[in-house]
Amino acid sequence: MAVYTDVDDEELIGFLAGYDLGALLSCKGIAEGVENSNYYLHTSAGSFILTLYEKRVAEADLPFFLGLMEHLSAKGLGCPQPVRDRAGAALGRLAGRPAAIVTFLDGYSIHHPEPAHCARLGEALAQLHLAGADFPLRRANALSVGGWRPLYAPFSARAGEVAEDLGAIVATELETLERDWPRGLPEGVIHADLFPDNVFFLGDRVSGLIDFYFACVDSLAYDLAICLNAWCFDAAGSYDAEKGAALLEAYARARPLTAAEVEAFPLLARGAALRFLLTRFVDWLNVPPGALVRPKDPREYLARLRFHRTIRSARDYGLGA
Ligand SMILES: Nc1ncnc2c1ncn2[C@@H]1O[C@H](COP(=O)(O)OP(=O)(O)O)[C@@H](O)[C@H]1O
Ligand SMILES: N[C@@H](CCOP(=O)(O)O)C(=O)O
Repeated sequence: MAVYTDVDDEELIGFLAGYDLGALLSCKGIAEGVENSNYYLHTSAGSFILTLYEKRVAEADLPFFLGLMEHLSAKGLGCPQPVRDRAGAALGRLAGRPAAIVTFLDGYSIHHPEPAHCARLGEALAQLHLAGADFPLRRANALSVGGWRPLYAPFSARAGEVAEDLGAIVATELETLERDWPRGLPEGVIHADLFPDNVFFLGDRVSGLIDFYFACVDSLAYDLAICLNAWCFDAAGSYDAEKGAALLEAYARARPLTAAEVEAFPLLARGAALRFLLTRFVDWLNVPPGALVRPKDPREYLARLRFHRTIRSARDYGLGA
């Protein structure tokens, strides 16, 4: 996370007075992350995370995100549990922003995942998809194919500031993906941002998943394609087939892929790379002055996109062989 909104001590104490969380012991801003303002919160009742929701999170979507975390926790999945205030509300207001407190999860994220971590991730992602199957709320994916052009268009003239050929590649990709985007695949709740920083490990097991603020209902295989992009490339931007196979095989053992999902996978992977390239590109150009945030490099996803453009079939990723 990051910190865009500062919280005044008195306001925080007033906010906490609505909860059964005892006395405030400390509250520190978290530099990691991009989307929201987050704080480590310690009270006499324990450790929590305080989140103030920022620009890309629509207030109307918060019941979906908070309800989903409650649903998944109740099914035994390791994820933060929203803390309800004395009136039973999981969502409040602090420093002029919608705000929530969730439970703190033990574990650490793996910066350089090995194939074994990718396999554990594949299992965890399939478990999330299975556990989300009966979640009753719906939220469309605002950052699916229809959202990419409106996100990019206002900044397209500045594409050359990031890479000489960025503008040409994005124009071609938007055209291709808007025309050929796979439809009718099995759908359900997806995390949509399950990057290594959002998966906690304890030893060699996954201890929890965090950051559900892009979660939505979309093609399940698209979530897998996002994970392939985020976990299975090395620092130089080359695809690691061993990690890819570990992820895909572990996922498919827990939730077998349909023939249509396998066939669609190359386009889904390409779309996932474009989605993160575009959000990173826009964030790169628009760092709010004074914000505690490290914008992520869009060029990492340009490299992935270049790779996906060379792929001819799902077999090239190790699928459907
Ligand atoms: N429930 C939690 N338990 C422990 N640490 C957490 C929890 N939620 C967030 N964090 C910490 O905050 C950081 C940023 O959280 P994240 O949800 O990824 O932010 P953002 O939505 O802004 O990207 C994480 O990398 C992690 O260190
Ligand atoms: N995962 C996205 C950025 C969103 O940040 P997160 O900390 O919420 O994962 C990216 O890497 O572009």
